[in-house]
Amino acid sequence: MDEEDACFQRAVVQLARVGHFFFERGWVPATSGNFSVRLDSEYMAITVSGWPKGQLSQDGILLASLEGYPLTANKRPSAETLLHAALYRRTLEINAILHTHSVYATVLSRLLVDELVLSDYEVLKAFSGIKTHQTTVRIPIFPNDQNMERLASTVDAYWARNPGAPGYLIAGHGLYTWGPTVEDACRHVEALEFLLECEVLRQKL
Ligand SMILES: CSCCC(=O)C(=O)COP(=O)(O)O
Ligand SMILES: [Zn+2]
Repeated sequence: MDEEDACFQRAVVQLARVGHFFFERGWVPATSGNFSVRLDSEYMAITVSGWPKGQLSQDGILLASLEGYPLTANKRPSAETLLHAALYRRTLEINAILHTHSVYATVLSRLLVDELVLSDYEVLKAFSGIKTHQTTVRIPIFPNDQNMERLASTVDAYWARNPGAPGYLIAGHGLYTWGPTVEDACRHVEALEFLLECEVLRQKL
């Protein structure tokens, strides 16, 4: 097995684990969500469109270019591939991107306008560089859009102005977050899902 194959196989194992874990948590119901890993300066491994993430295996993952083009025959990449590609092209600090569709992300993204402001939560320390709860993290909320080119360029323009944002919400749709490794991205999903749940409960009380 050459180095490229080994990298792809490692991504398959990592993303399959993430899929099973997220499905058990209810964060990727039905066939929702999509995941990717940067493999090198040109390629990413990304989930096949419409694949149930709780049953993710090698068949549910394909190779695509960082421009968003599929490179594996007979497999259709996630409909949201351009959202992944734009982030990888924007910064080399991102090597894994995870997208979830939890109840709390969906509900909160419809209740709030423009952004979710998170302050004074101890769990914010799950994000790199944050050492105290006395901090504010802003999660932008973009309107949902079926035109992925347009949505990707909206997200990219925001990122250019706010490079520190650890994730974003799409209204009525879900959460995108990322990290330098799959483990970091997974920790960010767990922290953000926890914080979204806290915010929904706080707004309800
Ligand atoms: C049934 S969820 C609707 C599509 C979506 O938002 C999603 O995350 C999954 O799309 P994909 O093409 O990546 O399967
Ligand atoms: Zn989605």
